[in-house]
Amino acid sequence: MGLQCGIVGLPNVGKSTLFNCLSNAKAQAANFPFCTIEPNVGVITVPDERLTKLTEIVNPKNVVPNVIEIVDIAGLVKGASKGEGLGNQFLANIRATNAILHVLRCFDNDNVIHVDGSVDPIRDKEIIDTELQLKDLESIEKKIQKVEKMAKTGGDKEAKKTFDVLTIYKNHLLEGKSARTAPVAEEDKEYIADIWLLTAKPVLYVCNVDEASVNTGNAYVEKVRAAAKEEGAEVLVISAQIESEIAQLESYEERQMFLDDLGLSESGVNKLIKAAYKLLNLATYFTAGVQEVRAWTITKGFTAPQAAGVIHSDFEKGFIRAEVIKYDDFVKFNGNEATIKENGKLGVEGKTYIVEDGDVMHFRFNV
Ligand SMILES: Nc1ncnc2c1ncn2[C@@H]1O[C@H](COP(=O)(O)OP(=O)(O)OP(=O)(O)O)[C@@H](O)[C@H]1O
Repeated sequence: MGLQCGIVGLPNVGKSTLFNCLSNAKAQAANFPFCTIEPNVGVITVPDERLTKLTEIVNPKNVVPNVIEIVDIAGLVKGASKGEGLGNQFLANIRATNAILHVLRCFDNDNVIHVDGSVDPIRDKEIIDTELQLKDLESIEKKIQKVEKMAKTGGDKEAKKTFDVLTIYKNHLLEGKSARTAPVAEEDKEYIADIWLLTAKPVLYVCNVDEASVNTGNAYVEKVRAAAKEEGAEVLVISAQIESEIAQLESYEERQMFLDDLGLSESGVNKLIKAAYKLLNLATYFTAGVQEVRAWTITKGFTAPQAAGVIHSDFEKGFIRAEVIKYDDFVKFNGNEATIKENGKLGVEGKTYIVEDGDVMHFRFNV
């Protein structure tokens, strides 16, 4: 589906370093603002222990994990909404993403220049938020202009409703808040779907800390946590520097030893990819055959035919039924279909079945 998470943040906060660790594509990482001039896209495998387990059980010829795209979006500075720095180009790149990873500098290091002269993640967050909010206000005002006349003069109910919803967003943004926290009912969000508001996208705040703070956090992280709590957003603590050291290690064992030494259960990059996937609000189902064990990405709430359509549109068109085994049952019975059936754990589902995260699916179809 090509779902994208965009990495944003002020220049020199560690975006490219993180992106390099995440992706095989090498972006430039240097202590120099604006070194990421072109947006960089990397396709990244989503780590999933369930896929590993299914692979162990089935021992297939081929394994295909879920992937997401990560885009390293070039540095934003104050005034970007007015075209400063890389301005509008940056904003257009964010518009194309499905979720935002907002990197905040939470490390002290006199050798790494801060564009605003000091380390202050809350100020940095607000600079970026403000630029995005200003751009959103522009989009909202443009749309308000289009519907205002019809909403006020004619008896056009749709126009009136659109105008009212847009006004809620406008007032919320004027208070310096992001669209994602506007008091708008879920079903009314369709009225802004066509303008792709930047601050309506889900966000994860990524605190980039020094090595010593990676387990404990620090005072900067606490401030970010408090701000994120108000927005109902998640925070992830990571050290881009540690991650780049891990990335340089050749073998899995070496990397594991390095993590053990630091008292870390998992690399920050792994955590970040998992968190990014979660942010996209997706679900995963599996197909498990001897040829291939594969993870498939679907939107939560997809019906069985829609889920089949992710594999091939013919599967959706010619859908007859789906055989479903819950992941835990698949593992419990070691993938033995006969035993699974005997124990009543093989569900035969029709067109209205809503696929659940972790379902192991087999589709019957007719073309
Ligand atoms: N956790 C950290 N601790 C110490 N130094 C770090 C940390 N993370 C990144 N750095 C250093 O900060 C500098 C800037 O990092 P990087 O180039 O990744 O920033 P950027 O946000 O991508 O900047 P730009 O938008 O200008 O490309 C690099 O020298 C990098 O090594």
